[in-house]
Amino acid sequence: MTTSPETTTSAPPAAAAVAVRAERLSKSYGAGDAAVRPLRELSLEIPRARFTAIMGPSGSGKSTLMHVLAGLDGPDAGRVVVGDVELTGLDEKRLTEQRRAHIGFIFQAYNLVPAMTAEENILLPAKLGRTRVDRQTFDAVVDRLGLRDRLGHRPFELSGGQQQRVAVARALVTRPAVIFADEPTGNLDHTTGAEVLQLLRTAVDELDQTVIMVTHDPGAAAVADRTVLLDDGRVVDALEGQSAETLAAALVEVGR
Ligand SMILES: Nc1ncnc2c1ncn2[C@@H]1O[C@H](COP(=O)(O)OP(=O)(O)OP(=O)(O)O)[C@@H](O)[C@H]1O
Repeated sequence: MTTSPETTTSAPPAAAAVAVRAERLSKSYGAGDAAVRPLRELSLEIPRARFTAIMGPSGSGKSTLMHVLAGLDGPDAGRVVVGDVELTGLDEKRLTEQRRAHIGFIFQAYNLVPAMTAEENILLPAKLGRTRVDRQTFDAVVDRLGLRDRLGHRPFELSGGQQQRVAVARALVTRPAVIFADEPTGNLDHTTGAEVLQLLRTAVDELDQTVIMVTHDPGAAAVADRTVLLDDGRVVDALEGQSAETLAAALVEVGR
């Protein structure tokens, strides 16, 4: 009996199981000898409702990848699909709508509005996207992040770590389908860093959100379900649910 090719090849994951799909992404800066290529035909699938960490040596393209996946920067070539919408090719207006409706960001430059209080900053994306923030969610996030007594302060009155926590709260309160976090614990003490990771974990486990987090810390990556390793603009490995020690060892290997 002959079998059709469809039954002999393994089926790709169902579209609904993939939150973000990157296909052959390329990006370069500069030209000639000075050209840098942070993304080199990089392809990646981020599963839905799971916590994915991205690690790799400095300069391997992690932040560039996050910006491109989140639709904040365009690739030179390749496609990005978030949910069932291809971001690459959308005009700026539709891209902004997609980001507001489905994506949350926690980036290294916190991008807080200086003239607004912490509370106003946290609620800004919801206001812009005309989405309602559930009071219970707001209270839970603010209390978990220890921001209750800082809500009336402006960013310049907050420490770096407090500003980072405001940025984390801002990304969480609208419950976006996909959260991109670039070093979300980078500026935080161990206890607050652990709270942030726990909030991201809860977002995945209890609210079915998808989290994609860049980190240099194997301990933080160990909280994720899966860690993707980048080197020189490419995916070189993906590890499922590993310990901090295993991830640290894998990272050393990549850096060799
Ligand atoms: N706007 C830019 N203009 C020129 N070069 C850039 C720009 N953004 C990034 N690069 C270069 O692209 C490469 C990848 O940078 P990227 O920030 O994505 O790496 P990374 O893995 O996040 O690094 P790190 O871990 O140090 O934050 C680096 O060599 C960087 O200098």
